[in-house]
Amino acid sequence: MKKIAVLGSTGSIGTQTLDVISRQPEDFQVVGLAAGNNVSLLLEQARKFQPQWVSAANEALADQLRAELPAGVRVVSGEAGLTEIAGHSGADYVVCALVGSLGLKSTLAAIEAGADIGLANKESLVTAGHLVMDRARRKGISILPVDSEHSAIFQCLNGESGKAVKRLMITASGGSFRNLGRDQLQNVTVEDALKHPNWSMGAKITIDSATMVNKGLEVIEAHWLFDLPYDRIDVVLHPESIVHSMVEFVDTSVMAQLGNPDMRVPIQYALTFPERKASPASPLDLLKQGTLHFKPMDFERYPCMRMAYEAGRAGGTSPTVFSAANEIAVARFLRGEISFLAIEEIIEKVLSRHTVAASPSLEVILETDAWARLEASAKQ
Ligand SMILES: NC(=O)C1=CN([C@@H]2O[C@H](COP(=O)(O)OP(=O)(O)OC[C@H]3O[C@@H](n4cnc5c(N)ncnc54)[C@H](OP(=O)(O)O)[C@@H]3O)[C@@H](O)[C@H]2O)C=CC1
Ligand SMILES: CC(=O)[C@@H](O)[C@H](O)COP(=O)(O)O
Ligand SMILES: [Mn+2]
Repeated sequence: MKKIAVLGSTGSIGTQTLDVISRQPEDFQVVGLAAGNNVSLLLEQARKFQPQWVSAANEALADQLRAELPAGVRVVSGEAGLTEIAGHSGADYVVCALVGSLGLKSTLAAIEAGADIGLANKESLVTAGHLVMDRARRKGISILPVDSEHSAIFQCLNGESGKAVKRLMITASGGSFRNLGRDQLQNVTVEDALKHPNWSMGAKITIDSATMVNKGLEVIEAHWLFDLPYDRIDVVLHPESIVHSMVEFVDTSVMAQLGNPDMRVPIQYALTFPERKASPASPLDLLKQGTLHFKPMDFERYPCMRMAYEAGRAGGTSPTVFSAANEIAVARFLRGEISFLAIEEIIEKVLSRHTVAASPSLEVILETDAWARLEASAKQ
């Protein structure tokens, strides 16, 4: 039985993780749940799964939980609460489903504690991939991809080494505005941006999908997870989100992983690997599906894709700036403070003001993250 902690349990990935777990009670014991502000859902989850550790965004919310939960439950809060649950709840497997670079310290704490990780929180790999992968390697723990594209690549690779791989092809839906040209993006609304064509996800990643920042983050995530240079990681537009990604091998064979868009499949595979179990997802019927489409990435239409490759290739603190500036810009867009197109303008401006530091320590990454957030918060 795996002892599991879920960080970000009230979010899109967190709730689907608990759904997967609840269907296999004999295989999993939930020992920790961590969330932010949604204490009513967190309380419901805590009553159902009875973890020994629970964390909320702040002490006031933690007090609400303490009043409702049995005295034996350790209720903690804030960033320290997240790292405590990751590192001290006794979990041997931690699902990192927090959103943003907030997830970094708890990912590192889980590694330090020797827990395997189901990683959804791509921003922690983007901002500090060298530290995360190096520490995971030294501790001998596994980082299992939850992100659908990386799960697909992981499944296609099936243990084959980098030498056998010619390139990865990460698929991209094109996001909520894929049928609009750049000249039609001027006045698009938050409401429309949140309508992803194929997936139901948290707000931040849905906006990232519309700007193509999500795919940029995923290219950098793939670079770290699969140890491949950027010129062997391509992105292909695929509007149906049925092929979740592909690997081309040196002998010209191409392996692809297909399925209806349902995150419970990659989440479950990360939890049960190397076993496969039956899933509640609806089976893919390719005969009904009929046709699948593929187009080359359009770097003019999606400038964030270009910026992501540039940031990834520049390395060092550059991906930290790309990701942190984007987080602030997306939050501002969601609050109605800036336009959709201002997101990419802010990222570009903050990147242009940054002097890249090579091989940054954790302290330098955190300082750079704070700097980029401040810069991205400045009035347009
Ligand atoms: N959703 C999806 O299908 C996919 C998501 N991902 C990645 O997974 C990660 C999670 O995404 P998603 O589930 O969509 O995000 P959501 O916004 O749906 O969920 C985020 C979770 O993080 C918690 N959280 C936010 N801020 C804090 C905080 N300050 N302290 C503690 N907890 C906090 C939220 O808690 P609360 O709500 O209680 O405030 C919530 O549980 C992201 O990195 C995303 O890119 C990757 C592939 C697919
Ligand atoms: C489900 C998932 O993994 C998301 O990252 C998804 O891929 C977003 O879709 P696009 O970024 O391709 O629009
Ligand atoms: Mn993805």
